[in-house]
Amino acid sequence: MDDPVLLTGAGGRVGQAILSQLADEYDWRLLDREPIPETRRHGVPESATVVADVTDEAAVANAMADCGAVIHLAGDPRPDAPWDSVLANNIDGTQTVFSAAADTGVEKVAFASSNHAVGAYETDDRTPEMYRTDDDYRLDGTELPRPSNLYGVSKASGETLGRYYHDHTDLDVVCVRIGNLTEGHPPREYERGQAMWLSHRDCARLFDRCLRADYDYEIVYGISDNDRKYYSIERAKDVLGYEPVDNSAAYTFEGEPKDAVDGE
Ligand SMILES: NC(=O)C1=CN([C@@H]2O[C@H](COP(=O)(O)OP(=O)(O)OC[C@H]3O[C@@H](n4cnc5c(N)ncnc54)[C@H](O)[C@@H]3O)[C@@H](O)[C@H]2O)C=CC1
Ligand SMILES: O=C1O[C@H](COP(=O)(O)O)[C@@H](O)[C@H](O)[C@H]1O
Repeated sequence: MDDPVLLTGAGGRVGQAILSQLADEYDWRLLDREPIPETRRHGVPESATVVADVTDEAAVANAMADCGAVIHLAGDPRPDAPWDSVLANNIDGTQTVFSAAADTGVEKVAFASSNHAVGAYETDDRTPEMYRTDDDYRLDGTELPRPSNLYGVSKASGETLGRYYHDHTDLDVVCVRIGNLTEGHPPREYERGQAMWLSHRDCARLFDRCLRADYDYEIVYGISDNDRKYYSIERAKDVLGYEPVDNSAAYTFEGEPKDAVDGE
């Protein structure tokens, strides 16, 4: 991707995982409703940042001018977020981003969806076994949404907005159902979180592929190559060329690297 890339929600956790490793790889434009301090811009100049809400149509369209791609992360990430917040920040904001991308000639949008778009597959009769290594239950991205909460509904809505804009405009769209991003180690003492762990470096590797690969409309899971898993990453590997390097099995249940524990 030679053209500039707009990263919305750049100041947040996922944005930082991406920027901290890919700052030098692209001509970034950063958008966030909060000013992004220099320490979180990773060398991207302040002149390439926009402080704006993603529901602001004019500001979003301006920020996207000349961009070839968008990574859309901005939104309310709380699984227990109330409806008024997800309606404005996640659904309205995502529609604004897709619409502006289609209008301004952006080629592709990578949309940050979530495990919570499909959280209700985790039924009482499947859990906790499905979180474990020896269970072969897999979601692969072809299943219908089954949201765990209203936040998950907003993410399923974003995926459908992406489908709509892909089918009716020239936009290519990949929806990444992100698992649980943590830095340095998988979520501690949390089976479900360890099954859907996305390390910082795999997060950057995956979104890098979202910018470089050719696709039409895709839904993929965004997790590391964990031994424990109930999300297939085959589609992300096949279509995007995703090559994860981390695995929560390399850590103890408490989150310590096993090689460090073994070496004691
Ligand atoms: N962190 C995780 O493990 C996961 C994150 N996601 C999704 O990834 C995206 C980013 O999540 P995080 O980085 O964890 O959240 P975060 O809260 O750390 O970052 C979100 C960023 O978006 C900005 N923002 C929020 N609403 C905005 C609006 N209306 N206009 C402009 N900027 C706005 C915030 O100021 C913040 O900098 C979210 O869409 C979230 O739903 C999905 C699954 C897992
Ligand atoms: O979508 C998201 O999912 C992760 C994992 O969910 P959790 O219910 O296991 O915490 C969450 O940490 C993140 O904030 C959210 O945006």
